[in-house]
Amino acid sequence: MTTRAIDRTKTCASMTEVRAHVDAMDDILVPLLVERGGYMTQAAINKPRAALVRDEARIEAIVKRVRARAEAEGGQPDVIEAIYRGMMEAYIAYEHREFARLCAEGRKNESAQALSVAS
Ligand SMILES: O=C(O)C(=O)C[C@]1(C(=O)O)C=C[C@@H](O)C=C1
Repeated sequence: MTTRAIDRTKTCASMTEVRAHVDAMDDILVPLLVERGGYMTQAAINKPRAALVRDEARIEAIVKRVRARAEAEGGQPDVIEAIYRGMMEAYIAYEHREFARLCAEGRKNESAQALSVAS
């Protein structure tokens, strides 16, 4: 059986130790977030219209899924939900910028460009 994430947290005797562990976690998290961000570019490439960048049903499905995963890992579902909602807003804004960039570079078809201006 695999250990829960919460059970892998080390007991720390000082703030120096706490921060060393937090920095080590961030060194794992940031590359993953950058890689996840790359999929916003892929989404912008694959979505036909800018109006489809924000997908409420998908957002709610992700929130439901990550809350369950947080619970299983011994974490706080409300904290994970707040992180994910904030993170997805940032990614949605990025995906819009990527969609606009692709349009400006002539890499989206004309209907996508026209509708991206309207939305
Ligand atoms: O799944 C998509 O449609 C995406 O563009 C990705 C993503 C996400 O961050 O996971 C971003 C924007 C959408 O509102 C939903 C989800």
